[in-house]
Order: sequence, then structure tokens, then C-alpha cells
Amino acid sequence: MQVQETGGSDHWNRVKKSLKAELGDDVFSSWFARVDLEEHAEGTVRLSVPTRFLKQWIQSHYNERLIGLWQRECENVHRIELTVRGAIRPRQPQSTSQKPKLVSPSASKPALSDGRSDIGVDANRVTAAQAATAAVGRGESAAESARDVLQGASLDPKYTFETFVEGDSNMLAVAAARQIASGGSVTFNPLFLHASVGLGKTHLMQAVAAKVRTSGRKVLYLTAEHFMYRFVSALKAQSALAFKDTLRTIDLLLIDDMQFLHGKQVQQEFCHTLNSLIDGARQVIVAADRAPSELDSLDDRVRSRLSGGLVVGIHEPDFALRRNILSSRVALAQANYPNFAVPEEVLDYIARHVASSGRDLEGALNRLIAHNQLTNQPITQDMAELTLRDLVRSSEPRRVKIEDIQRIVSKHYNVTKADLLSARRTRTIVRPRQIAMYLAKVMTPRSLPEIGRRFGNRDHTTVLHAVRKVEELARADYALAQEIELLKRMLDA
Ligand SMILES: Nc1ncnc2c1ncn2[C@@H]1O[C@H](COP(=O)(O)OP(=O)(O)OP(=O)(O)O)[C@@H](O)[C@H]1O
Repeated sequence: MQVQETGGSDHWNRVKKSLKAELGDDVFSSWFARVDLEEHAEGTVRLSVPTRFLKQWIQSHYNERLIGLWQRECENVHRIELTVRGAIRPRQPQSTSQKPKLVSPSASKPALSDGRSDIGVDANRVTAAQAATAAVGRGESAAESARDVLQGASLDPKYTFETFVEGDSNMLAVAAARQIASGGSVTFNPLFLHASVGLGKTHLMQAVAAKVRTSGRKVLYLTAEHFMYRFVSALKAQSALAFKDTLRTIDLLLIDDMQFLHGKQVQQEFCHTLNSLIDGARQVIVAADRAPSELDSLDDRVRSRLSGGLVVGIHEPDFALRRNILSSRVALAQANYPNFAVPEEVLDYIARHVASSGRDLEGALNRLIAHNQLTNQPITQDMAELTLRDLVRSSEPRRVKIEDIQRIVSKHYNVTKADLLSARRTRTIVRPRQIAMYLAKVMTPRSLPEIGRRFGNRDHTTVLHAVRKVEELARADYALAQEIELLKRMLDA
């Protein structure tokens, strides 16, 4: 970053402080938290942002305000220039003595961000690439990098087939995983597992990896982020060939959190690896939070190759499976805490009320264990209800109101509620209005005609058009998709 005029970053800090005071924390962090000052020279302030969408939005909504605030700092500022940040420039300088951190399976769930760079590596997820740069900066040789490739992420010893509980919702996934682990001939390749968070994808993949490893075959388990890190690292160290060769000697490659694989070049490399492993009858398992057809950020070729094997969804566990997961966890806990006991009615209560995922069930149980160990109180129904009340409440769907949607959307996009309900057709109002109608459709039980009525007496076909339009735009525009996720999270909070 070049900040040429003296004190440029002090000015920028003060401008940001004023913006935050004027716009409030939410709006400020939506639009300005990822804006960096690049240069301030000869009356022009150059700012960089991670996406084109953000650039356009700030230009059309905040240009004047930014100039005004800068002029309070330096009278001669007459122009704000916005650029989209390129490639994988680190946002903060990294210490070269810092070791690149292995992405541990449980720590590899990055927050959503729309900070993609030109090659598509997400700015928030660039940490891996930054670490790669640091690794290269330390002078690691091509051979060292290539050897490192085989290390992968460490496996959690708890994730085995023995600790994985089977039920109707995961039966097919377990059967496929077991078949691969048994080392028979490759019949479906790749195996693609998809499920929403906490339903056991990582557990199952690592169970396969651990089992196959015991037979002496070469196994590599990586998160998609980790794959990107390895690849960028190899490119920088000019050891890409060694990297590719090493990858192609793997007997079983497992890539977790595929939804985070970004970047054209990285995806191309992944596709080559996939092709050569599959052609060589070596097994690949991939997991993601959605089916390949819904992984919009993926290149068509990668998507089609991923769909070409066996695609299996793991669904939300039913009551019986939730109850069995809890019983199995209690049995495991008793190995460490022999006196730990949970009445059947409490297990039923957790299974009934903490509905969503294995992770939530574990969290609930861990909380009871902690309470029991710290207070020496036995676990009873009353104690469980009190200790878990926030988990139970948060697992019940929150009622979102159309007024809340209109309030949050108008604040977020800096338009008035009257604009949203008006007949005005300027683009800066039409898009937020369509987004608000879309959110009303997906986040409330209201019908299309009722939503139309609440948005200035519009016809239900207008609402339907808005819903389709937003879905179509969000499919094509990753930044917009994330923008909508952000709004949903604000409404859910
Ligand atoms: N069927 C199951 N049997 C036993 N444990 C389970 C089961 N399903 C989930 N779990 C447990 O729930 C926790 C979350 O599972 P896991 O990390 O494998 O989910 P995931 O689908 O990979 O989620 P994410 O998409 O967030 O990565 C783990 O501790 C796992 O052991």
C-alpha cells in the first residue's frame, strides 16, 4: 500500500470514524469494513475494495459523502477513485517468521465473505495463500514443498466408523464410505458427499481416511482451502510440477469443504488432478455443504466431473438418530467421567428440542458435562432445561416480520422505506426493493399476494418476478449472494 501524503492513514482513520458515527455499525461494516486506503496524492484519494459490486455501490451511494469527509481532513481532495483489489495481495503484512498454520479439520470453517480477488481466491480466505507466500519467503525448496504436500491436514482420532452413528438420513453415505474403506475395486468415483453444517461429512471422510491409511496406502485429506494453499505455495516456489506429480501418486484423495475452492487456476489444477486420479482408478472423495449442481462458484468442468460419480446427500437426523447419537456420546463421555449419567428423559428432551445437527447435540451434551463436573450437581430435567434454554430457543425458528425486512433493507442500502414501497423505478431503488420482496418470500410464511400488498399494493406477479430475478442474479454474482446472506443473518440475529 502506498499512502503518499503524510498522515494519509490518520486522515483515513478519522474519515472512517466519522462514517461509522453517521451510518451506524451495521451499515458501516457492510460497506466500509473491507475498504483499504491505497494512495492519497494530488487531491485524489485511491481506495481499494474486494469486489466490483462494492465498488459500484460505494460510487453510487457514498461518493459525495466520502469527498465531504475527506475535505474536512484535507481541503484539496476533490476526487475519490475506487479500484477492485487485485490478485492475492495480503491485506495485512505477514511476519515471515510465522509458520503457515495447518488447516485443522475442525478449525476450517471460515466466515462468509464476498472478498474474492481476481483469481478468485477469497480475500478472507487468502490467509492460506499469504502463509504460502511466507513459506516461500523462508526459502523452502521445491522438494520440501512437494514432500509437504503429502502431509495433509491431521485427522481427528475421534472420527472413526465406530463412533459414527448410522440412521435413515445417512445410511447411503455410510454404505458408500464403508465400501471405499474396505479397499475393494473402485466402483463410483468420485464419491461426493453433501450436507448442511454439522451432519457428519468430515467425520465420515476422516473415518475412511483413517481406515485406508492403516492398510499402508497413500491417503491425503485436505480441506479445499488447504488445497489452495498448497497449490499457491507450489506455484510460488516454482514446484508446481512436483506438486502435481506428488498429488497423482495418492491412492485416496479426500477434499473437504469443497464450497471454498475458489480461483480459476486453482480449479483448473484441481480438475486435472481429479481427472488423472480417476483415470488411474484412484479413489477421490469430496464433501461440500451443497450438491455439485448448486456449487455456483465452481467451473462447469469441475462441476460436471464431480457429478459424474456417486453424489450422496446426508439429511437432517430424525429423532431416532439424534437420540442414538446422544447415547453414543454419553457412552464415550463415561470413559472419561465414569460417574457421569444422564437420565433417559433428559436425552429425550435434548433429542426433541436441539434438533438440527450432530454438532448441536454434542454442544448440548458438553454443556451438561461441564455443568455437572463444575457444580457436582446431578443432571436432572430441570437442570437441563435451565442450562440449555438458549440452545433450545435458538433451535426454534425465529419469526421474521415484513416490517423488519423493510427496515433492515432500507437501512442497509441507504434508501427510505417510502422508496421501497413507492412506484419509483430507478435502479438504486428497484434492486433493494426486489431483494426485500425476495427476503419476504424466503424468510416469512406470507403468500405472494400478501407480500405484494405490503410492498405498495403490487401485484403478486411482480413479487414472483422479483424473487426469480434475485435468485438468478445471486446465482451469477457471488458478491450479491453473499450480500443476501449478510442481510439474512442480520434479520436472524
Ligand atoms: N451420525 C453421526 N454420528 C456421530 N457423530 C456425528 C454424526 N453426525 C455428526 N456427528 C458429530 O457432529 C460433529 C459435526 O460433524 P462434522 O464436523 O463431521 O460435520 P460436517 O458435516 O463436516 O459439518 P461442516 O459442514 O460444518 O464441516 C462432529 O463432532 C461429529 O462427530
